[in-house]
This record gives sequence, C-alpha cells and structure tokens, in this order.
Amino acid sequence: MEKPIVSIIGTPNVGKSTLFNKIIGRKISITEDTPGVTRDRIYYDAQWLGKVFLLVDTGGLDLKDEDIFMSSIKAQVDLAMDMSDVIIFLTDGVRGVTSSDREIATYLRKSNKKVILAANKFDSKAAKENYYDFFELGLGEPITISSEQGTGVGDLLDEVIKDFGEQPEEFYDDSIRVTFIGKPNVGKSSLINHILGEDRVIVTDIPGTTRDSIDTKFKYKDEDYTLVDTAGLRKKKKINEKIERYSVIRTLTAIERSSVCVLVIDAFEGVSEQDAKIVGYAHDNNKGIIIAVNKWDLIEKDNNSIKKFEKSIRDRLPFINYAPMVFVSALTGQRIDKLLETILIVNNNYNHRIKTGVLNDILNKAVLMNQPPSDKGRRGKLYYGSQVSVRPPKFLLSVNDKELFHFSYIRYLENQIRESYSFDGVPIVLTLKNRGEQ
Ligand SMILES: Nc1nc2c(ncn2[C@@H]2O[C@H](COP(=O)(O)OP(=O)(O)OP(=O)(O)O)[C@@H](O)[C@H]2O)c(=O)[nH]1
Ligand SMILES: Nc1nc2c(ncn2[C@@H]2O[C@H](COP(=O)(O)OP(=O)(O)OP(=O)(O)O)[C@@H](O)[C@H]2O)c(=O)[nH]1
Repeated sequence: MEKPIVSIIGTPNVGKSTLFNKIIGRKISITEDTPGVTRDRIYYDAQWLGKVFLLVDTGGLDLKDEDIFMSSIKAQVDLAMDMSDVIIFLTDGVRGVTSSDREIATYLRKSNKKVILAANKFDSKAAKENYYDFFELGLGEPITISSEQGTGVGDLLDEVIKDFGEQPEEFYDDSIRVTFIGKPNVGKSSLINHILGEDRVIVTDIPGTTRDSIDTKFKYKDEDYTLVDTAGLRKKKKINEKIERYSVIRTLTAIERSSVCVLVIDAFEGVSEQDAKIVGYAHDNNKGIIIAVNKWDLIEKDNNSIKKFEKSIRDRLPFINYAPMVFVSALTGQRIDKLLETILIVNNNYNHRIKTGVLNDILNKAVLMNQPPSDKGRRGKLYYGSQVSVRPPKFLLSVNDKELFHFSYIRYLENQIRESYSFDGVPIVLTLKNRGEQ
C-alpha cells in the first residue's frame, strides 16, 4: 500500500508554494539547474492528526502566452489527477474567480478524484467580498484560508484526511534510507540486488529500466535500512515526456527523503555531467554521500589503478571531497561488504554529535594555531561554538563580526573539526552569528 498523495493545483500566484510550505512546516526550494525540473516541485512527507500523506506541488507555471498557459495548466491538472488521491484546488480570494479557474473547475468536475476547493488570502478584506463568487465553480463550499497566517489550513487538512482510514504501520517507517543514484545502466539495481542477495529489482541492459524509485527493506547489523533504487536521469532534451518528468521528480524526492546517497559510477565510463548534477543535488540537500565505482571487474588493473581512478573522479567532483569512494563489482560481489560497512559508518557520522566542551577545545586550539583574519586593525574573534543539529551536523559559531571570517577561514575550521572527528561522507554546515544576534 502506498501513502496517499495530495496535490495542490492552481493558477500562478495564488499561493501554492506558501500553502505547501505551511503544511510541511518548513521552506523548501529546488535549485535552478536541477536537471529537468526548473519549475516542478517535489513531494514531501506530511502528517495531520496522525494521518500520513505525500504532498505534491505539481509546479508553478508562469507562462505569458495564453494558449501555452492553458495547456500547461491542463497538463498540471492531468498530472495531479493521474497521481493523486486528493486534489486541493487553490484559488486567490483577492483576485476572485478568473476564467482560468472556471476552466480548471470544469475539468476537475469530470475527475473521479476527491477535489477540495480552497480560497486563499482570506486575511485580506478584499477576499471576503469575493466569497460567494467561488460557489459558481460548482465544487461546493470553498474552504477559506490564509496560507500566510495559517488560518483555515487546519480545516482544509481535516477535509483532506477525512477518508484516509486506518494506515499501516509501515507508513511510520524510521529505517535509514539509502538511495542509489547515478546514470542509467551503471548498475544501481544490480548492486542493490547483490546486497539483498536476491533479484528483487529488475536488471536489464536497457538503460532506464528503473522507471520509479523502488524501496526495499533490509536489516544489517541490527539496523533497519530501506534501499531505494532510482531511475537514472537522462539528458535534459529527453525529459519532456510526462513519464520521464515523473521519474526525475521521484528521484529528487528520493534523495530528499534519504540520509545517505550512494552515487554509482560506471568505472568504464567515468564521471558524466549527469553524475555531477545529481550528486550535486544530494550535496545541496546536505545528504551523506558515498561514491561507488562499479563494474570494477571490467578494468584492467595495475598497482596504481585505484589511485589513478580516485584522482580523476575527485577532480570531476571537487565539491564532495568528503565522500568516501569504494571500488565494487555487482557482478563478482567484490567489496560489496565494504560498501555496506561504509554506508553504516556514513550514517553514524550523519548522526554524530560532538559535545560542546570537546568542540570548544577543538575551536580554541584551531584559533591558537591560526588566528582569524583581521581587517583595518580589527581582528576576528571566535567566542564559542555549539552543534545545533545532526542529520547533517550543523554548528553555530558565535563571533564578534561575521564579515571578518572569510570562506577560507571557515573552511579551515571545518577541517579542524574533521581532524578530530572524521565525519567521513558527511557535509558539515558551519553558520556564524555575531554575539548577541538571535
Ligand atoms: N495576503 C496573502 N498573500 C498571500 C497568501 N499566500 C500567498 N500570498 C502571496 O501571494 C504571492 C504568491 O505566492 P506563492 O506561494 O509564490 O504562489 P504560487 O501559487 O506558488 O505561485 P507560482 O509558483 O507562480 O505558481 C506571494 O506574494 C505571497 O506572499 C495569503 O494567505 N495571504
Ligand atoms: N561487468 C559488470 N556489469 C555490470 C555490473 N553491474 C551491473 N552490470 C551490468 O550493467 C547493466 C545495467 O545494470 P542495472 O543494474 O540495470 O543498471 P541501473 O543503473 O539500475 O540502470 P537503470 O535502471 O537504467 O537506471 C546490466 O547489464 C548489468 O548486468 C558489474 O559490476 N560488472
């Protein structure tokens, strides 16, 4: 059984992202150069009154051309109708009912999915005057909300979950999610199958067999893992098809939901542009990262092979120099246990917390060895630091003046922290605040 999917649709600027962030309880965004997904948004785990669902924002569309505009809205509605169990049709109370709203409503009334009409921006007086107009959409009484302030959002969610019924235990899963990413045909499915010891994921040599991310449960050294296979991302040009866009969204979502990502590279082909992009997404989202160089059996080796390979791969992926590299073969099983062991270590690092006393010893020593920079006679001072979170480890450093701490000095501090505790495979986030600042 899959978690119910709830999507928010509506014309541009009605407040879809605002509502989305309100329900999720945090701000999320996608970087501009994510492959194939400039406007699409991701789906996220959400909960209301103990009911679990995936919330999708099928994408904001800011097209100028009327025709393209309507056909894109149609595509968005189609997508929502295809994939979701509940559709929230969001309208703008201040703007009132528009002709696009009417068209969408006509379309939605034909759908057999549950549709909830919500009218947003009801914190404003102008919206209240438009209230009765929304009945003409023929979708029942509108639920009036303010996504910005949160009023009415609870009522909306009550309506969303009303028919969900009992949900299985597995929805509340707290296993460690490990997602295998990489181009088509590099051997992601084969690696997972080898780890599981059986063919649970389909392997073929036709690139792109894995259309969707597939989750498999797995126990290793008393920890529960979920291994997630993802579809390899194709070149941008080919991402136009609907199905292709789904798989991109699913892959990115799988990354966001995981703790550790294993970038699988084909030893024979080396690092491609797509590899760099996809692992860049994992890095931007502060995930634990491991590089698995697969098909190692195909490489003619000498004493220096690993070193040479490692260098050429690191040169292509300098932004993840913290990621350990394992040379494996899904075919022969070579070093698959090392890969597993590495996953375990990286996950532990991802959850590691340094005691405040120990952290400050490290920082004091670092400052003694190499003083913070100064500018116009003013020297940077580092007062103290604390680790504010795990998954990933985030540190907050209190200083006299953030401006004085250049990137290179922060990098130096990061390295000092890494010297005392390796944090292998894990990005470290260092944030500075001026003393007294909230
Ligand atoms: N007054 C008021 N303004 C809101 C509310 N919700 C969103 N807005 C504003 O409406 C504008 C559009 O909000 P977004 O959440 O970006 O709208 P969107 O539907 O995701 O827009 P696209 O991505 O272009 O489709 C922003 O300026 C928000 O600040 C609300 O509840 N009340
Ligand atoms: N020689 C060799 N071949 C491998 C190895 N791992 C996978 N292959 C082969 O590579 C092909 C692709 O493997 P898959 O596991 O389907 O690759 P994938 O990355 O899941 O591919 P997509 O589903 O398209 O994203 C198959 O023919 C595998 O048999 C390996 O370690 N050595």
